[in-house]
Amino acid sequence: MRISDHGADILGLITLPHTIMSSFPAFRLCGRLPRPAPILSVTRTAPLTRLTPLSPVRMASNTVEPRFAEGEDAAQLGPDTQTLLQRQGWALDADGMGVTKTFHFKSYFKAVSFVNLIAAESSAKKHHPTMTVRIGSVDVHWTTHRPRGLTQKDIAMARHCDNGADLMGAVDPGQGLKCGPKP
Ligand SMILES: C[C@H](O)[C@H](O)[C@H]1CNC2=NC(N)=NC(=O)C2=N1
Repeated sequence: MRISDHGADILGLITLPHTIMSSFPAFRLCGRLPRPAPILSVTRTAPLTRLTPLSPVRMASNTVEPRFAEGEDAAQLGPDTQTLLQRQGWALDADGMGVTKTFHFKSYFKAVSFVNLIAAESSAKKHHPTMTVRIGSVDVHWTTHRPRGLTQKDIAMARHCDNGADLMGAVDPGQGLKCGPKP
């Protein structure tokens, strides 16, 4: 193995199967070794005055309802959001303006490779998540800052995460790599 190959392997990039590379246009655009994308995005918080209404909308069951950004087609976004929430394991965040999900992996490299996959698409679409990487899992949060609220972009990127996680071999929570000695 050449040193350069080894270096790329360490990044978890050239070990990606062809199916993954061809499913993600951003990777094809960038070639075999995409420019490293930031793992964590900086979340800019809009001034509180932009949040209308100020308090989260809650249903009788105490579940937060989705709060779509101004200009979004709620009739179209509503069902798409419900599909993510009810069938894909996503949850609304505390104020209902974002969606969040934790993906589990059997290795740290797979978790980091998943992050790179999402980061590449984020750069291409100019829409960036907040991601927290752990040894065998990645927390992903999508929201739109301007206009503030949930948008079609968040839903599309959440779907992209689900597809990427499938391709990367995401596992059930109990099967993910955990830190520390085995029980
Ligand atoms: C100018 C630039 O495209 C915008 O600031 C983008 C950047 N990335 C973003 N990412 C997310 N998640 N929400 C946004 O509103 C957003 N805005």
